[in-house]
Amino acid sequence: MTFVIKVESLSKNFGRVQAVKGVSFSVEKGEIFGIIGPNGAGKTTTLEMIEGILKPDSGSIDVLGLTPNRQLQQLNQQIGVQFQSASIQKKMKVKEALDLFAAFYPGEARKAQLVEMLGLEEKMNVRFENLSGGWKQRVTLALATLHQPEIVFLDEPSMGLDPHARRELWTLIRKLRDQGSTIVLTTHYMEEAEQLCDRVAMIYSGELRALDRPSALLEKSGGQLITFQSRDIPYVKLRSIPGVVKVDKEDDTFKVYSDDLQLTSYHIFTYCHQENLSLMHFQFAKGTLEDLFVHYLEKEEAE
Ligand SMILES: Nc1ncnc2c1ncn2[C@@H]1O[C@H](COP(=O)(O)OP(=O)(O)OP(=O)(O)O)[C@@H](O)[C@H]1O
Repeated sequence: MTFVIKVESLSKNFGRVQAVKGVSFSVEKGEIFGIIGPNGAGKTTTLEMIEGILKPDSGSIDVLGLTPNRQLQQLNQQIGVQFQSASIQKKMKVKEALDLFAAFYPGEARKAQLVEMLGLEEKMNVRFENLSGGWKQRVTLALATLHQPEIVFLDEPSMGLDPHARRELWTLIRKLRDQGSTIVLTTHYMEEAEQLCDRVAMIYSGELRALDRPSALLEKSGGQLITFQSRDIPYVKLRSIPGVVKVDKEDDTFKVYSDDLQLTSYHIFTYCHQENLSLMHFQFAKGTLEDLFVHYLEKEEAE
């Protein structure tokens, strides 16, 4: 297994705020690696230290054999960082932005290839300010990858995009990966992490809480639940049933999270039978990363 990034015991404070606290992980060549967590978790700070923009207070970072904040120039030839849309001149046309960035690199062939892959041809003469959010993301993705970087860094790439544009962006990111780039992105959209990322590092309060494939995280964490509809069962009763970790209720629909599905099901059915209560559409369901995330956060608040 080849690692392109290795981060060890990374920490960063801003005054009294401990933004990142002793985080360690590695990124494998060719994967789409997600850094996930809620607002203020420390995702951007972690990413910017790896990109060499911020200097860590302690810990070490190795990106393609380089130390980012000390060898930034060499690093920048091998990595691509997606700019925020706001940092591109509003009046600049797509073609002009591509030409400007391409002038930094010997990348003419790559420009044509990217224009085709990202479907930019029809927008070449449109000014940046007149592009929709989805198109702006395509252009900034092209600008970040003109020089065929080994690693592409994307900070919240689908922020503000509608679901359709988000899915299109995922397809483009997968294409970039298939062409040989490693992708590191941050997101707070759990669906994005599940659908797009090969592995995720879950960060909050500046600490690494989980690191694995999204599916493995769900399996390990008992991210399984029972769903059913009932008008009769009291919410409080469900909370007290053996194995139950959490109960969500919306109208008549219950979601019961359990660390022992069989035991919990048995007790729910026994209770309904004894009390003569009705229960409909009972089924086992797979939890999402979102559920898992909420579960972690609630556990933390309770401690
Ligand atoms: N330049 C800074 N000066 C002071 N505090 C900062 C600075 N940058 C980040 N922080 C603080 O560090 C913590 C982590 O912020 P960071 O931006 O890394 O989180 P994030 O997970 O990327 O969240 P978001 O999605 O909201 O950007 C937050 O408490 C934030 O307020």
